[in-house]
Amino acid sequence: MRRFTISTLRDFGMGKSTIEEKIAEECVSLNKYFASFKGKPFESTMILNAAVANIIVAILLGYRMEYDDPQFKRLLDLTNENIRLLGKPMVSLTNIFPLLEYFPGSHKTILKNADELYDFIRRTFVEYLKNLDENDQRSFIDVFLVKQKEVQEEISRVIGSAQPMYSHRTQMPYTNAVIHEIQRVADIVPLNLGHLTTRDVTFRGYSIPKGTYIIPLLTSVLRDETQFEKPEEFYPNHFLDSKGNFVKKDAFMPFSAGRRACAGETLARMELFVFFTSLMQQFTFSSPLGPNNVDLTPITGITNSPKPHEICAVPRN
Ligand code: HEM
Repeated sequence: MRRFTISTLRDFGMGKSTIEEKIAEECVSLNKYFASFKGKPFESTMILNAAVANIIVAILLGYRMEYDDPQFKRLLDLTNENIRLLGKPMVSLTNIFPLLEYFPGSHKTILKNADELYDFIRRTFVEYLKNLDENDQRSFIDVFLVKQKEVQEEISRVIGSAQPMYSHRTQMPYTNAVIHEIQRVADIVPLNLGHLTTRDVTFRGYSIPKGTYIIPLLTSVLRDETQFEKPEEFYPNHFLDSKGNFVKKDAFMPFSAGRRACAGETLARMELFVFFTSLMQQFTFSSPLGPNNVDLTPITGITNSPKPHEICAVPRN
């Protein structure tokens, strides 16, 4: 499934200019939406979530959704609530002791929300199946359905009834360093995803048996004082040399590392660069509370996300 996902994302332009065009189109809508507030304070988190989600929506469904589309908002709310709840202790406990599933708690809400999300996905798939044209594979879902169809045909045959442009970044070392530093400080996936050792391992003198549940703390690397001069500060120079050239850091691993690292890294990097640079090109940002009163304490679930807040985006022209 991972291989299918990555190769199909590539077919739909991940890491190439085709997807960059989609990101740039989304930027135009995002800029227009920000401009519509005419410099007055507004809550930006959901809109930014929607813009990022729209890229994957465009890949999956072949079209984008409007930021105030009630169905889109509902899907984003459900996803955000689940991301927040996944970090609750009761959810971790239920993963360890499945019998707790029968007791009340956040895990029940997660399952209810997931049902609603899956229901939307199922309905959308059925709709796409009706209109599927194998010669015009517009979206990820179409490709998936064609693959699924091929698999089904094979089963029948064999078994029968028995189943602003990313390339600019090389010329913009500072912007690139700022974006890296934002990701380092934001520390979006602090605990990474859980992993399991597939064999006995000896690591720095510790023996870890096969089948041990591992939580590879990304926070510890992103805030490592041996790797970053001022780990607790926002300091873009972490990614610049004395001549102002961009420097890569091995400890910069917000997407994790190894064979199961984030499958969307290339896409996410492109989105971050194109959205960020484009917004900065169009607007000057400020907080209605003043620069010293901004609360940067995150809401911690399985991810760190910003608390609800308002910003002012004042058009530069
Ligand atoms: C700034 C944005 C993002 C960050 C910081 C991020 C971070 C991560 C991290 C830390 C993991 C866990 C890796 C591990 O288990 O070692 C992960 C997994 C994953 N991410 Fe992302 N991600 C981002 C955006 C995206 C996007 C846009 C997509 C979709 C295209 C995506 C798709 C995935 C998938 C499919 C996995 C599971 C990979 C696997 O288990 O094999 N991510 N991500």
